[in-house]
Amino acid sequence: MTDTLKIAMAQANPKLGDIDGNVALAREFRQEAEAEGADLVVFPELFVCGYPPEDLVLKPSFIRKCKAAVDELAEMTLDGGPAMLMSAPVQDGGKLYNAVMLLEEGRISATRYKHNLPNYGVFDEIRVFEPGILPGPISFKGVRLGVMICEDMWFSDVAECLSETGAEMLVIPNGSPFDHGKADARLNLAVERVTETGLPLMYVNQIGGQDELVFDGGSFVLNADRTLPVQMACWKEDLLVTEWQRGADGVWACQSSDLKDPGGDLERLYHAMVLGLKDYVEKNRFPGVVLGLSGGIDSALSAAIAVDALGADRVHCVMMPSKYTSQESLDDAAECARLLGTRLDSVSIVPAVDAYETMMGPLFAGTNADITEENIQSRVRGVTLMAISNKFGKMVLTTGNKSEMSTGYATIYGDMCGGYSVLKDLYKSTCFKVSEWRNAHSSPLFKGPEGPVMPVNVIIKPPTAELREDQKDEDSLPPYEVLDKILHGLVEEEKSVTELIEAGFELETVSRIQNLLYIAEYKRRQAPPGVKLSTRNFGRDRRYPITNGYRDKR
Ligand SMILES: Nc1ncnc2c1ncn2[C@@H]1O[C@H](COP(=O)(O)OP(=O)(O)OC[C@H]2O[C@@H]([n+]3cccc(C(=O)O)c3)[C@H](O)[C@@H]2O)[C@@H](O)[C@H]1O
Ligand SMILES: Nc1ncnc2c1ncn2[C@@H]1O[C@H](COP(=O)(O)OP(=O)(O)OP(=O)(O)O)[C@@H](O)[C@H]1O
Ligand SMILES: NC(=O)CC[C@H](N)C(=O)O
Repeated sequence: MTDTLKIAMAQANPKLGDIDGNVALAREFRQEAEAEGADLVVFPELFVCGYPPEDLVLKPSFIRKCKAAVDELAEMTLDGGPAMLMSAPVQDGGKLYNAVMLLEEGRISATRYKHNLPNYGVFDEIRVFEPGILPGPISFKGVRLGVMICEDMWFSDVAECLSETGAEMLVIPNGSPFDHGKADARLNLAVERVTETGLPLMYVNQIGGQDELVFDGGSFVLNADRTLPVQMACWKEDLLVTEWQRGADGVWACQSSDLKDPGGDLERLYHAMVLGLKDYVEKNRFPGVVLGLSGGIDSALSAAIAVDALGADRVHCVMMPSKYTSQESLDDAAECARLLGTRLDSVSIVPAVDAYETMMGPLFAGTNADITEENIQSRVRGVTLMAISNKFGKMVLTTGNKSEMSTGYATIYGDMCGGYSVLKDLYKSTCFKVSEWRNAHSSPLFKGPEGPVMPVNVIIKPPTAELREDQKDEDSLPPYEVLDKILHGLVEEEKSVTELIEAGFELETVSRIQNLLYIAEYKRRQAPPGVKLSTRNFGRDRRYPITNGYRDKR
């Protein structure tokens, strides 16, 4: 039995499904941990295959490949270097489990299964995994480690069982995706488990983007006295070797001291979008992104995020003026591209719009110009961007925000066209705040310039789609401060129309917004994915029917 341990926290970024790549990454982390004298390296949840693997785990060959990878990693530990707490899907008795294994001395010396399977919001684990029985501790160098997996920390039962069966510390591999309130929620739950059990706790989370999810890392350690000796940085891969000592009272304490600032709310939102986009582009092997830069705030903010994620040389901006495009928009787009250092091309859509007018003339004879002609402009821009994408390989970045996605204020197959939509879960009023934050701040993790990246005029001028003369967003929608509060009530809080009226909003406005929200469901189902930032993203968090006769009345 030992009274000291060195445990490495591997806050790593696996690529989902790239089992060989993840094994190689584990090897690198372990080598670094070995150089620092670690006894044990703790990896995040399902590290071997990446999290969440979704229905990939239903493929028997995938599970066999995971098993072979775990065997390979176990064999690695024959070299006398650090042991590993490694997570992978495991088939046992015809059932599939979300498992964590201790790999030491060339073998799998212990296996434990996740007991609480999350099955809400973005999580679907009951669909693919069986819940494990309540676990007992794993003995490592004579120390009884209370190992539990992610959601197991969100309830008392597993920690209680581990403590009653002699665990000396709680060690938790996680695949916990970001939302704006998640860091506080995790820490509060960890404090609860420490308070209930009197045991110290190590929380190891992954980082990186996976489709709509982004994992922020932010791994930490809590001592039994509820102090926080270790808080790892968010948004970047890191390995931290922590030193542990058993006290005279038998209680283990982390001796290391390393506290990184997790950042404020706007900072976190911005980082989440940068990392979500970066990993989507890089893990899907795009050389970069192309987007329409209109001189408006949404495309300017999307471009800034793209530059911070990928670097200016991988971001291609295109201004596509029509006869309604103002000189102000042309100037703002040019200044934005200059501040960001990106390429900006100009492709006029006038010839294509005129061609449509000629083509459709006979069929539309006798009708008035309306939304049809407005949408043609948006669709011509979509075709233009897709052509550039096809020719040069860069992915089209879509620029719609959550207010627009909620109300259908975007043209399907027009400005909704593209591969990834970075503002999709950010209400317009927050877009303004995040833009101001980025103009005043930077980070060593950003690849863009340090100073302001968007012209101030882009942030302060009234939003317009410029699809007809003198158009303003507020002609069609309530002011964004009002709209976004109503939407937050309807989407995030599932409030009734009556509750919103009691909160001071007008019946007519709330009913109209509710209707827009419901009838835009078909657009959202066909929209590109985008990074989840809220507790209720339009993706897996909120699954509403398209055909929906329900309308909440006062
Ligand atoms: N339930 C359903 N299932 C399947 N398809 C359905 C459908 N309901 C309508 N549709 C189809 O959708 C069409 C209507 O949708 P769509 O063609 O998009 O047209 P629509 O939603 O009528 O108009 C687009 C709106 O977005 C605004 N916009 C456009 C571009 C940029 C911006 C901006 O500021 O960012 C705003 C524009 O001012 C306008 O208010 C229908 O003609 C029909 O074909
Ligand atoms: N003139 C244009 N040149 C290039 N892209 C354009 C142009 N007009 C629209 N787009 C593309 O279509 C998207 C939606 O258009 P829209 O003008 O409504 O949004 P925005 O200008 O980004 O922001 P805002 O909603 O504040 O005006 C833009 O973000 C942009 O990608
Ligand atoms: N992987 C998991 O079990 C994640 C669920 C957990 N509630 C979280 O978001 O942190």
